[in-house]
Amino acid sequence: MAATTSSNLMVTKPLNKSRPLSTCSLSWRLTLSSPFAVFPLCSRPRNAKSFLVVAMMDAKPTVLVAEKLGDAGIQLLKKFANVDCSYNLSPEELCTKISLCDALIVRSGTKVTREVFESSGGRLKVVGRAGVGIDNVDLSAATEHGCLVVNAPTANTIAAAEHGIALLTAMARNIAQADASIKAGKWLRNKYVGVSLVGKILAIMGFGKVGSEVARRAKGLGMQVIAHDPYAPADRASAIGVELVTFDEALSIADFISMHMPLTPATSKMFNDDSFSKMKKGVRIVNVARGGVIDEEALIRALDSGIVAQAALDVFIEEPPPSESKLVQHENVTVTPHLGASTMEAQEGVAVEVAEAVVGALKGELAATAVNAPMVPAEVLSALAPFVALAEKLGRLAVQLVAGGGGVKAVKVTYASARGPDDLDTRLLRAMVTKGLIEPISSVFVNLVNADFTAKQRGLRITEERIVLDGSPENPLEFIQVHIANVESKFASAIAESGEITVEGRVKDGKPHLTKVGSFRVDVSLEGSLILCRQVDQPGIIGKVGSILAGDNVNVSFMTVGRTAPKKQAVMTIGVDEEPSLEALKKIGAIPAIEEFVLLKL
Ligand SMILES: NC(=O)c1ccc[n+]([C@@H]2O[C@H](COP(=O)([O-])OP(=O)(O)OC[C@H]3O[C@@H](n4cnc5c(N)ncnc54)[C@H](O)[C@@H]3O)[C@@H](O)[C@H]2O)c1
Ligand SMILES: O=C(O)[C@H](O)COP(=O)(O)O
Repeated sequence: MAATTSSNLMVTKPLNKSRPLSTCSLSWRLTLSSPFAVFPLCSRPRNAKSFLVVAMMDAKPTVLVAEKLGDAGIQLLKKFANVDCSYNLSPEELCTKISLCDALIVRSGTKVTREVFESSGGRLKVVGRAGVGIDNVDLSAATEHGCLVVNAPTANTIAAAEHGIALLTAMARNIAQADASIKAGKWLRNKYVGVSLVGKILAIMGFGKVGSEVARRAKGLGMQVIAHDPYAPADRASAIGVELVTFDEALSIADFISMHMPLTPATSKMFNDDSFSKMKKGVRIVNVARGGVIDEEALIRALDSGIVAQAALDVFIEEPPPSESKLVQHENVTVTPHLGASTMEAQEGVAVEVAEAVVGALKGELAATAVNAPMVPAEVLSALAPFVALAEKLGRLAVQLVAGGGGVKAVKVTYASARGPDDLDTRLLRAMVTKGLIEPISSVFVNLVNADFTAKQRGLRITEERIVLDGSPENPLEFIQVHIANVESKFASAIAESGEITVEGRVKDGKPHLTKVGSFRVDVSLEGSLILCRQVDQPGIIGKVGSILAGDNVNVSFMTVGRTAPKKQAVMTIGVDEEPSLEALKKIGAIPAIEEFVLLKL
């Protein structure tokens, strides 16, 4: 990562070489009204300038709703955005439309592939999944494109659990088959003798939101419930009288098995020939999770061999399944067309849940239901807000101090806090430092979603260090330092004794301040632009610089001097509201006592 000279202005006096002075580059940014406007959760379009024009002509973002969404959600979206409800789009049509959309809302029926993100040309800021499962969204591609993915994780839990119980009971009593037969003019009382649930062992595979609600209900039916979930806390299970067991144990003792885990590479086809062979003969299977967790061919074999007596399936590897599907047509299989979340109540609930998350994300707020970004609780966010701004500005300053050539490869961020290490979530701060480091020297737009990915892609290693301070942990942080190793600096005084470019900042009166540059203590509010000068400490310098800037009509917001000792070297920091002209900067550089200086844009 090579620093360019276009983002700042620098003169190094000891070399006494006249270097070309370049003007600062403009940074394009969509300014939003939220306190996190400094960190909008959007990716910058490649042609950011033209986007800005579009944004000014039509301030409302556009949300594409690609699958049926509850009306309450649509109404909520319409208050904030232009809403395009286009259902049943082909993959090609979706890719074409997406370049005109800021947000996309889907259910499980739309595949949001890498091509979709690539086709968006950087405009797509958020994908909202009106439901839980996000296996139809390419999360890696979303993250790489800086696109936030949010879901609606809670509103359909009960609906899915109720559907699981409905399938369980319907299967045990052959409801679907008996219904079909009677409608076909038959009266088969002996054929459809069922099995009782009371006293039977039900294994819940995946003891999350839906799994635990199914467990509660099954206990009400008098079943003995066990569960397998490598990540579920045992106390949550024991609180509702459920024993957590191993995968093999669950398979070997269960009379009924109900799937409730997400579809991931680890759970894909986890119910296969091997696992069916470990099951109790005559076991009954319910799946309202995802078709892909079962190897469907293996299930057909297990049904045919009698290992599995019955299966009730709401979900399939391919949806809709082919009409000739042997599994769907199997007489011991009951099927529904992915109806788990399809109640009036759940659909209104997910619609509102996802619409709120999408609108919030478009406003630049951090979403509580983010799937590919850290979820930072609201109270933590408000406490960290001033440090969020500080972190970005320190990154921005530090990278502008790098002399071009070698590139920035290793950055260390130090957090000094009286809080215990577990009580300080630094992911947001690290992302902001990364944003500050990368944006001034590239065309990439960095946000919380893509910060770590972007840093890694650019070969930038960011490590973090904690200094645990004594004292009251009331403030989340005392100071933040950003250190860049193995680089030269345009402002030699920014190199600390460690040999690294070092800048330190604190929050004072709610505002970010720069408090150290290299080994020099300074104290300036981080706003506008900043001139750093190293000089031999002597009377009159402040006045000379001040009058040059005044002559250039540049308003000085502050001036401080940090020195090693009287009459020795000092670093003067000058905050300026306007950018000085090249002539003014040249005049400052020509003051004999000034050894080096740099203009930094915040
Ligand atoms: N059919 C429908 O319409 C419908 C509706 C809602 C949810 N779902 C699906 O149900 C599933 C569960 O949803 P949820 O809201 O309860 O999610 P959740 O995240 O609350 O629960 C999933 C649980 O699965 C566990 N898990 C992960 N890997 C596992 C593994 N290898 N073995 C066992 N457990 C594992 C997790 O620890 C977690 O506790 C998801 O697949 C979701 O997409 C389907
Ligand atoms: O994961 C989910 O939330 C369910 O499978 C519901 O999917 P749907 O929104 O397509 O009904």
